[in-house]
Amino acid sequence: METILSIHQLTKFYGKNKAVDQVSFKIEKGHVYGILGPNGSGKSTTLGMILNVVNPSSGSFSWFNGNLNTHDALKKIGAIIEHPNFYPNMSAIENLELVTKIKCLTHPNYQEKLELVGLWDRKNDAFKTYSLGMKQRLAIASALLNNPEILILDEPTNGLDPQGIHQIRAIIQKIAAQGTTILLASHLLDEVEKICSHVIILRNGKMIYDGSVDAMNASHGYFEVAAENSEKLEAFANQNEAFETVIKLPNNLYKLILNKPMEADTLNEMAFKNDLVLSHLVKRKESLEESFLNLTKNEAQHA
Ligand SMILES: Nc1ncnc2c1ncn2[C@@H]1O[C@H](COP(=O)(O)OP(=O)(O)OP(=O)(O)O)[C@@H](O)[C@H]1O
Repeated sequence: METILSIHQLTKFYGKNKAVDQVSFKIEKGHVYGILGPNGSGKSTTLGMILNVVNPSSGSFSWFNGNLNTHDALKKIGAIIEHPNFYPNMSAIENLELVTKIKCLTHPNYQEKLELVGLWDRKNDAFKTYSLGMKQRLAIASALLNNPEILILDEPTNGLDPQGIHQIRAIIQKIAAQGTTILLASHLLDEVEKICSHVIILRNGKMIYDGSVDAMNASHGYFEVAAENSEKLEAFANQNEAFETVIKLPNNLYKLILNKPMEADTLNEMAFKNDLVLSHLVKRKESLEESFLNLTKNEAQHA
């Protein structure tokens, strides 16, 4: 596995405000990473630090296994961390030519980049005639001109309509499928779920999760049960080591949270053997959203 970026205990104070608090994670080649968190959680500040536009207060990071200094590393990175900003009276091609000159790029291949973002047909139209979604797509084409190893995007679908959002997400997936590593910041759980394989969750500047999107929702689920003899049911559930937690709900219902896989018919059979007749038995699994809320809630309790 090739490490593209390694961040160690990165911290940023703005005055007394700790915007980023000892954040550490690694970005491995070929994956799509999301930095997920509500507004103000430190996503943009983290991206700013790794792109050398914000000075860290402490901690460190290294690009490409530390084999390159940051100046050379930046040549292998494509990033969009601000609103797309091009010359309004110039066409897409003219704007990309200018970026190529300014950055002294050698193999820009405008057609490939503009086709990828669906703007080749509009290449000669002035930037000022573009919709917000088209402007964002041109920014992506521009960030790809140096054929980067990693593309970094800050809230890439902000302000776009549903169709524009869908187009941008599809383009990001296409770029990832071509082998480019992606790091995107988003406050939208469903965006991260749809596009990313890995997620780093920030809350108040602190990292509260770093792992695969699938593992975030890797719980075994829970049963919702009831029996005429509630006390007996509660005692039975508390004795059973398959249940991590037993929660009493209104109306004599119990929520039995599993710590290992178990099917409903197994539970029913075990209850029956203990002279318990269940009048209600439903197996449920938390949605990703519930897992996310639980994660952030647990962190709030520990804070
Ligand atoms: N230039 C700055 N000067 C002072 N405080 C700042 C500055 N930039 C960010 N902050 C503060 O740092 C904290 C983290 O902000 P940051 O923009 O990194 O979060 P974010 O998760 O990207 O949120 P958003 O999506 O709203 O930008 C916030 O409390 C914010 O007010």
